[in-house]
Amino acid sequence: MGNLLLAWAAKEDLAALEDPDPAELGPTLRASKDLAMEQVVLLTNATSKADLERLDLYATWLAAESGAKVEIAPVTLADPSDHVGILDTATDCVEALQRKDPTADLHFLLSAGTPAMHAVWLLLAKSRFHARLVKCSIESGTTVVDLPFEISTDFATGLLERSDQRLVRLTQGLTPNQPAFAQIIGSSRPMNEAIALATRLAPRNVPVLILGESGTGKELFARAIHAASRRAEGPFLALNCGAIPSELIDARLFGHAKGAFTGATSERPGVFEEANGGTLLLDEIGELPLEAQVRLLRTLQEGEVTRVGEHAPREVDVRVVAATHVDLFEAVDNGGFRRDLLYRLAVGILRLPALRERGKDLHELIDALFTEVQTELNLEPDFEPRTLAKNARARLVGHPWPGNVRELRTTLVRAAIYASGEKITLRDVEDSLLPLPSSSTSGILDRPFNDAFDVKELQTELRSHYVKRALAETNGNKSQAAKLMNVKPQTFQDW
Ligand SMILES: Nc1ncnc2c1ncn2[C@@H]1O[C@H](COP(=O)(O)OP(=O)(O)OP(=O)(O)O)[C@@H](O)[C@H]1O
Repeated sequence: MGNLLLAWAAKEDLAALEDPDPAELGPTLRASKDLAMEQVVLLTNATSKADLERLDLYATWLAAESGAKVEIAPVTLADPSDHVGILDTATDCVEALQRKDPTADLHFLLSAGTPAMHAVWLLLAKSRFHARLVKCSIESGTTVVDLPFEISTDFATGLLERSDQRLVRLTQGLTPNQPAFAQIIGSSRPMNEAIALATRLAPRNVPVLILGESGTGKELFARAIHAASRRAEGPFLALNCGAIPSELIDARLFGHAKGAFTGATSERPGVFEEANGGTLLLDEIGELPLEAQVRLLRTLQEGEVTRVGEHAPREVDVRVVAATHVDLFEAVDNGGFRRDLLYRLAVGILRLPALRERGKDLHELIDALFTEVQTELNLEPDFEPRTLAKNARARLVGHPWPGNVRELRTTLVRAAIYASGEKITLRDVEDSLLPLPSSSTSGILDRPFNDAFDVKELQTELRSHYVKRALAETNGNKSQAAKLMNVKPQTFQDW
């Protein structure tokens, strides 16, 4: 509930309490007032009675001046410059607070404590927790620090590469360009990152959560991860959790005994048993009912399943890859998905980019899928292979593809079938394109004039769409992207 500030108790804070100048607030009180904190947690490694008494006095003053609820969190920290010790204590403290109040808006104060403490706040806010970083000084007041990067996507690949010697050993013997990933088309920066991360995750026997819009290749990646793992010889099974009636979910996952329910005329193993020794893709995991989530968690923890209608558990050895197009982290906040299950599944997290974020990949995909589709259709009687007219290709390149690669592929199949001449024409392509959903960016010209209409927001949406496209097209090079958009580099940077 509400804004929560975590701060290391600083000398400057205690000094402010004793300063006769009423304008001298110290960083914690200043930030608490400016950002209307409802709760402040002061971390301290003070041990002496005198220090703790002073801190108590400070906490009472802070609460009175800011209106926030103030709590002192004593921690054991042998050395305030030891990053590892600080990381462990700060993580424990934030986790404990989150357990008490999962909806709190976390803020970490950068202006109090040692440089090692600042570094740890930064690391935590950019990786493990969703938190804002706050800085304050007498000169510039309180500011929320905006750092436009994500450790998981921008650095994780590099970090894994450097630090994981064990992984290097495991991947030895596997060629650097994993054949398992060869059929995944795309060399844009986001795609290269996804493939690099998947290649590194594949040999580890850990669950992987694949996030991405429909048709972005989640199943394709799951199969490649399986093929590049030590389980490649074992089975690969995919189960769409959203396509099974809720009363049959348990039986499908864990199997059932004969007569366990109406219609169970014989005993049957579930997908966990069928995938034993291999990999199980649980697609649309967000659709799994809460009760089934509890049983899935138990299976993952204990490595055994109990068939419906039986009592004795059976051991299973299955690597689970889960996939979803919904924001599971938001689903957790809304109570639709269990947090403990999410943490269990999301050991490796793979985010697949939407096609519109993949820049030049679209050209590669059109060429490769066009050839693939023609080869497949060529097996049918009376099919004549065709070429793609230039303006038809340009039309495909200009489309926003809300259904991603799957939609592109099926559009190419339709166009190849509709075409009657030697070439697939612009008209054939237009006839093959599905109508765009009204919420997509291209519907930007047709928004109704209602309470939600906000022309400024539309401008921002449009701009951000082109900024993303320009960055994807230039592999993240901002000055080239600025040139593409015909704006000054500084303007582009500001956007
Ligand atoms: N990068 C890619 N290279 C080649 N083909 C791709 C790529 N991405 C997706 N495809 C193809 O697009 C189609 C859809 O892919 P896939 O089924 O893996 O998507 P998905 O994300 O699992 O979709 P959904 O969420 O709807 O289940 C498949 O035919 C797949 O082979």
